Amino acid sequence: MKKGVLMVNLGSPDSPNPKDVKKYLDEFLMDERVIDLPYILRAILVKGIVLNTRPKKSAEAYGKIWWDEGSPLIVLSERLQEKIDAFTSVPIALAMRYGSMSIEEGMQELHDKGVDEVLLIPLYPQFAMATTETIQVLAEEIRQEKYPHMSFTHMPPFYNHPDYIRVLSESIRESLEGKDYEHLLFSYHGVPKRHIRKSDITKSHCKMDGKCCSTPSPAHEFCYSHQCKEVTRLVGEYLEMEEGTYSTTFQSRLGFDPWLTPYTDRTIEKMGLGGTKKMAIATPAFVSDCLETLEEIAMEGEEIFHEVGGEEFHVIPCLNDREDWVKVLSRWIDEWAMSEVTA
Ligand SMILES: C=CC1=C(C)c2cc3[nH]c(cc4nc(cc5[nH]c(cc1n2)c(C)c5CCC(=O)O)C(CCC(=O)O)=C4C)c(C)c3C=C
Ligand SMILES: [Fe+2]
Ligand SMILES: [Fe+2]
Repeated sequence: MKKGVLMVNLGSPDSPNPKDVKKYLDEFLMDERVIDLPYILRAILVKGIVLNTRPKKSAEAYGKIWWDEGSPLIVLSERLQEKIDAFTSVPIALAMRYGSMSIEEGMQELHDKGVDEVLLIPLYPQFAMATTETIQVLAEEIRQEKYPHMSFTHMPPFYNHPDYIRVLSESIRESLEGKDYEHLLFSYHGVPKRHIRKSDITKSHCKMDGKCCSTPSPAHEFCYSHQCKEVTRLVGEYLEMEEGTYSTTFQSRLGFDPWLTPYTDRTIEKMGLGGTKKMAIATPAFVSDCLETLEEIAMEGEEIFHEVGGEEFHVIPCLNDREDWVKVLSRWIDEWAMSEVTA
């Protein structure tokens, strides 16, 4: 058996042009684990409404953050892969769940290198139906159909892994060194509350009452809300932050369903109106900077804060291709590659 790794991130459009953005959003939003409506309703909503309006607005946003080399999310994921490649002898393929660089191409690349035992790493610290699960399901479908001789080991979400908490905390410490701030916001990508309930394996734990996420339960293995709050708690503990000087919010809501609260944009506004002059913001649902961090937080978020009297808005970069993060991922991969028994 030859071992290899498939790292998977979300993906981006091929360019910031509305046509490419529309194609990408079509694939993304028609995923039943992202917009979890029955097919007909999803098609009416996505193809009939969202794709007629959203691509233009999204394309403008992508245009503001696009790099000469391409999408920041893709370029940063490639840099991460290249650096890990230099640290480990295990073949590493990089794929995206949507758009170019498909999971199928990634599996073919590993297949061509003779790999038949694959460690699948969704590049998300927390589990969500719309991230980890959709990657695992699609990869498994492709495996069954095209590469039945291959086997997968699924890397679990690493939100509470001490190595991850350490590099994330150190990245925050470094980024804020010498900077003054009154409050540190941990802003995570939101999901509809319904998604959290759907993923509750106990079917009885998740109450969205502000307490369930801190009450021990097997449901937490698949609870995005719990896992986000745990990251905040563990980083706060690691950095010995004072209670009340940091908090969790959720960004990027879409549509009219109730999503996880409190919302990032409203919290930034409230803080500015409440007299906070200097704030910092970290985005630990993303391992690579992307549209949601570079535009929604660093541009829109800062604008909101300044409009309501805020003065300093410090945005902490994602882990991207930081040396300590590369080393941690490489070590996890090597440990798996050296283990004899795989799931
Ligand atoms: C970090 C995890 C993510 C979750 C959970 C997630 C859920 C989710 N997202 C949408 C809709 C959109 N997301 C968009 C961009 C986007 N989303 C994530 C990550 C998560 N999404 C990333 C990393 C990005 C940026 C991609 C990039 O190219 O940089 C977009 C497109 C942009 C826009 O128009 O706002 C949409 C739309 C839903 C409905 C959802 C549901 C659970
Ligand atoms: Fe998203
Ligand atoms: Fe909960």
